[in-house]
Amino acid sequence: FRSKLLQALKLSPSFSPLRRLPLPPGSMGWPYIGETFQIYSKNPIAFFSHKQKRYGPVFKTHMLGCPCVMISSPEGAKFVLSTQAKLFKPTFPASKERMIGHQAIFFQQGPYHNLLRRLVLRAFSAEAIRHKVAGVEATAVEALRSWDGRLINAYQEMKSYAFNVALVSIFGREDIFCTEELKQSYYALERGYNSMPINLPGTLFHDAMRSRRRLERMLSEIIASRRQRGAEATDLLGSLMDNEKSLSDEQISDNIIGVIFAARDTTASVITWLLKYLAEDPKLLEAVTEEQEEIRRSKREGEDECLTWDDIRKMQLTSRVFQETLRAASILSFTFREAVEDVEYEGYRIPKGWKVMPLFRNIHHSPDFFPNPQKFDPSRFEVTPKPNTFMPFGNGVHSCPGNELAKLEVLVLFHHLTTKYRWSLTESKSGVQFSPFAIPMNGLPIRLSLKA
Ligand code: HEM
Repeated sequence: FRSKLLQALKLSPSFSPLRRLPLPPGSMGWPYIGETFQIYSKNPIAFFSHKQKRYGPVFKTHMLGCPCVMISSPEGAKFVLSTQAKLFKPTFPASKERMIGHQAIFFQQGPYHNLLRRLVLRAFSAEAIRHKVAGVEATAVEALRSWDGRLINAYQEMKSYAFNVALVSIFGREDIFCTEELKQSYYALERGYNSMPINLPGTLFHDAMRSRRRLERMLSEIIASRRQRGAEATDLLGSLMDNEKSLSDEQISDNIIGVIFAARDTTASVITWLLKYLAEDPKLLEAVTEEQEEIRRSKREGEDECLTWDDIRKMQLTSRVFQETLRAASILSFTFREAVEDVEYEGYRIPKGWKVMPLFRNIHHSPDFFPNPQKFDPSRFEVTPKPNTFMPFGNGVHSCPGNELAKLEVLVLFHHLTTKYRWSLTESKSGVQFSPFAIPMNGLPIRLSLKA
């Protein structure tokens, strides 16, 4: 009908009634390279704030070969990620999609995405996660024991902890007969995530793709063994296997690799920031320790010593410290979408094919929503933030299904950490590094040991 109408009006199929609208303000930089250099050579945070001050909450730029519109208002983020999500599809570099697997949840829209989301949420909802407390606690206790008395790179060690928690929540505690091999293959795959996509022997990308095939073979064996025993939806693997649509091994593998990818660096960077913020604020650390000591004192010797879901829910102050860390560090400064057609927003045209980036960090650091935003102040979360102003886990159809697990693994770790261990920062140098998530400089080397 549209093409007939266009013919009748003698308009070209590329005609869009929105053409009359102006593009958002902003500058596109140099031909092709755009402003990529300014964004990546400087601190991207400074770049976004500078642009927002100059042009307001909607502005255009050009980076990595793509024209982009950046949006730094809560309403704009909601428009793109939630209310008009169908007009904006998720978009990733093709090489990343190849490494994670084309059928993983991140890259989907429509019915297949809905199915995956239901299955992933079934495994990671609060209702499912409450049964994972013991598994996460055993992983945390083991990790802390291995760091005792050592100088560690906090970020690297927290990546290892987050990986082990991800395995517990994906496979339960029995299926992982090849943990070490799985780990080595995943780590090799990860080394290629941000490499140049050149698939020639000797390149990081080539090694990563080879490791991915190895990983896929291991996952197929695990799936086959689970199939023999009968899959139950008590963990992610069970949930992906036990559903009316019978996902293929490839679909299951892509989503397992995808979940590890989503779970690992994110949680590790947040824990690393938390270690830093608490070490820099002895009074706050004391208050958190007291909250955790009280939970410990309330337990009887022996069986009751393990943490329960009720204990987790009592960790109110520690939860607020976690929330404030998510806000202050804003480890995901922004996310990417792509306009699937010309879209009108606030009187501007966002052309089809342009990238659209909601800027989480700018919203989290706006004094309009978080007074004195540079101050680390968990008490601000005693009051619920205004709608769409606090989005560390995104918003809408692609928002993070792993938020409950992330919170659980942080709270459990800090329970044991504050009640039994002490840690100190060993570098005076402060600053932020992008890896690609924001992390403290040099991954935050710390010394950790049992309390006397
Ligand atoms: C503190 C740690 C974490 C943070 C800050 C975080 C943040 C986010 C954000 C902002 C998104 C949305 C991205 C977008 O809209 O483009 C997202 C998506 C996602 N996250 Fe997380 N995440 C964390 C931990 C986890 C964990 C532990 C898991 C796994 C259990 C997980 C699994 C996922 C998945 C599968 C998606 C994609 C959902 C979809 O496309 O429908 N995340 N995460």
